[in-house]
Amino acid sequence: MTAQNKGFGDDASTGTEPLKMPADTALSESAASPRLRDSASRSLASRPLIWLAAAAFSVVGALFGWWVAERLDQARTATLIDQSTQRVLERLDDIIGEALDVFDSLAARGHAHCSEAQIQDMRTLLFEARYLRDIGGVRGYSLYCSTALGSLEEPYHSTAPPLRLDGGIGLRTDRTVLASAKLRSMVVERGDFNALVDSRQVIDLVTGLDQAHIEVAVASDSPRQWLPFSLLTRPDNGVFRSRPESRAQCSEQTGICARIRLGLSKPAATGATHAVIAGLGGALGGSLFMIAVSLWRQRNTPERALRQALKEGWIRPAYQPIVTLPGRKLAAFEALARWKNERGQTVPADQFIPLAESQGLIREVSAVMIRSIGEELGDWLAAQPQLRLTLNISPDELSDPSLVGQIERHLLARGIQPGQIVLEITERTMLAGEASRASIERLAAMGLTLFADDFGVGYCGLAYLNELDIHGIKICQQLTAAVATDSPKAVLVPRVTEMARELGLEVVIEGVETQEQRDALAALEPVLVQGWLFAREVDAEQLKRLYEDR
Ligand SMILES: Nc1nc2c(ncn2[C@@H]2O[C@@H]3COP(=O)(O)O[C@H]4[C@@H](O)[C@H](n5cnc6c(=O)[nH]c(N)nc65)O[C@@H]4COP(=O)(O)O[C@H]3[C@H]2O)c(=O)[nH]1
Repeated sequence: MTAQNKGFGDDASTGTEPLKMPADTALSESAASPRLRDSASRSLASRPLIWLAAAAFSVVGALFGWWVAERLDQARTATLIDQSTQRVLERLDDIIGEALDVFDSLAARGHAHCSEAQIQDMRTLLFEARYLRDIGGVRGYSLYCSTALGSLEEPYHSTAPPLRLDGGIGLRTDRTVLASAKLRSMVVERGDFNALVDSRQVIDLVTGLDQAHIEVAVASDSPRQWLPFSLLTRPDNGVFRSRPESRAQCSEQTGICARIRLGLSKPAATGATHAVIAGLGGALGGSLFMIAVSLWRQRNTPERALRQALKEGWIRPAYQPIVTLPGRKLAAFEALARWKNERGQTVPADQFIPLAESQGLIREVSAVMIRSIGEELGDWLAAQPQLRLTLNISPDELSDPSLVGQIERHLLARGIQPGQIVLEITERTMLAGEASRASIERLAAMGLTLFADDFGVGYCGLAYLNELDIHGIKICQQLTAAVATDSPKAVLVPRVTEMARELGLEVVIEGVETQEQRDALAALEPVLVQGWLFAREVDAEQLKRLYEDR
């Protein structure tokens, strides 16, 4: 048998090595043990990263906002173009219709072309007209008379009209006329007559659109030749922003088509609207991200992680041997809660037990511990009546009636003797008043063994403990750490041990880590010790093997 599998084989006097657990099976805290918060929210990004991500989301939100603003603007513009084009087309129909009616009336009256009588008829009809500004008499492409100019001495010669509709109707757009150099006019011609219309009658129908340019064409032409309806608003560089070809509308009545195109530059208001919506999008993106982070963080609070660990069975008992000196024989073992997270890392008890206590989850931890211990060691321990099992009891649990029920159901019912079960209660709990005193008495009356845990950290004297139904003390690691040092506290462990014995209290010395400490404790033998010098915590199967190989 090797020094190792001799288990707790003797001490320095025999030169045996301390018990060492294989690295892959030892359950002790390792250097890689994660902090509890790491375990709870392991991938929680650092703050600068979060801010960076929030900024990225803001940028994405702003771009999205800009895109939405652009879409909204395009949709609004398309609607305005459609409505304006419709109005323009209806007005052109009305104008052409009115001009043709006037031409028909003049022809029907039968006066000589450009005679005084005809010019008078023209003036009367003009007065009654809604859209027409001037009516003239033409022959070919030459003007001979008009309501504004009267009878011309010399005819005014022109060229063929650029738009030819069915029925011999000619259309000219953006004409400067003899009657006024300022006015841009549209001219409707047929047969011996023409009529002038102020372009504003049509242009003014386009509302809500900046830099709108109306163009007209003949529906039956292929390809259509689009003529600007008014040069007044044409963009300087002739470049257009909108592609309205598909938005052209044509009249069945006159066979004329109209479309509206927009200049390249957008009004400043559009840019401002875009900036506001993009800003809102950015703020929304950033806020949504931060809300998501905060929700995610809430989901990953240590408390939530602990609840999940309890539910998933990630909290399990580990067992640290308590051995005799001399001899290093297994006399007892302390059950210590261990939380092995999804990544197989072990979260030590001193990190999550205080959390469980503060969150009211400690009873659930104990329930899990006692049930698991019963399942994996209950029958075995019942067959080893000389071995003791030590359980940690938190202040809240002392008066908890379910604790007794669980001990009975999972441990005593399997045949473990009550005296084999040691409940470690902290000094602080013992001092908590009458209620704890009564609970201690009740547990002692059941035959359970009660120890004051971490004796020496604090508060009460041995004499006080002796008044309670306490069977022993576990001397805390802080006192043990002073053993075999120059510290004045070095004498405390021997003194406390002797005094406890005088009062009939058992003693376990916890936290023995060095050979020097072990040597110094030789004077107190026989004594029970616990510490990494002898063994770290192991799982149930390893514990059984250690006991059987002793
Ligand atoms: N430095 C050093 N440490 C040593 C040495 N030998 C043992 N230890 C550690 O000392 C602690 C002994 O448990 P404790 O004093 O009852 O202190 C326990 C106990 O108060 C509490 N605890 C552990 N398990 C449970 C449990 O199931 N229920 C309750 N209520 N409390 C528990 O958490 C405390 C810390 O437990 P652990 O982190 O497991 O830490 C354990 C153990 O790993 C050593 O030589 N050197």
